[in-house]
Amino acid sequence: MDKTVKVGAVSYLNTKPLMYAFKHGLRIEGMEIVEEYPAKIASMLLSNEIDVGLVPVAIIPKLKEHYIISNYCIGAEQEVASVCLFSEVPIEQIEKVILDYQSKTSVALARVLIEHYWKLPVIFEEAGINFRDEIKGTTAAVVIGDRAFEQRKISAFNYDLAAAWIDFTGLPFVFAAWVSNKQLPEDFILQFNEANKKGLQNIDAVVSENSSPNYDLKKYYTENISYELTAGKRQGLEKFLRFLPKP
Ligand SMILES: C=C(O[C@@H]1C=C(C(=O)O)C=C[C@H]1O)C(=O)O
Repeated sequence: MDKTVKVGAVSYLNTKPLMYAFKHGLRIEGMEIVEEYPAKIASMLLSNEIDVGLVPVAIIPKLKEHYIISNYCIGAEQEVASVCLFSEVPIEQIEKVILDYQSKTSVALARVLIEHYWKLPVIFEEAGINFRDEIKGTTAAVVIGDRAFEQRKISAFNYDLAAAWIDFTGLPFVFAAWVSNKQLPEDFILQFNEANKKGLQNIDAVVSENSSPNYDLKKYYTENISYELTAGKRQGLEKFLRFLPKP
């Protein structure tokens, strides 16, 4: 390959299986990897600092050009466990929802579900860094990723957004997919896909080399997160994108 391919991966536990082969020394010539939280990966792809990223799917409509390059994604066919609306009161009493600054998809999903599924008259607020401390009274928050596992132990109520979407639409959900902002060489895509698959074939090894004090990682990787970008997930993705405001 004649030039580098900059790859942006999500720095959460959910992405470890997809990065396993690279962690264990696999190299694709010219490839460089950065790891960041999802909203940051999104802005890096939009500003062309990276060529491909495991980006929140909610930003796909904002890209001038986009290609979903992989058969693997961060999706769910049932409860996802790490994306929830957390509160101290039952959902119908919530008045304000703070939206995790690390997320692009789940915060958009929360808006869709609150308007069309739960039909709640709440106000939304952008999160500051310590937003989880503000979950009290009738103020709830969407929290994603590894921090959600901790929050599950703290909050009295948690509403799983993947489970709600599936109940609402009958379709699976895709949170993030490997999307490039330009065409990439076919041989890179083939090797990248193979690398993703490697960790999924070695889940026990991925579990043993990571730690999560608040949630069972084997369950997370095999029951909650669903990594294959199936036809059903693509349908769920299309349906979700139709709910988003036009960019
Ligand atoms: C299931 C998750 O999927 C994620 C949620 C994202 C989002 O809300 O923008 C983006 C990437 C994924 O890491 C999670 O982080 O818990």
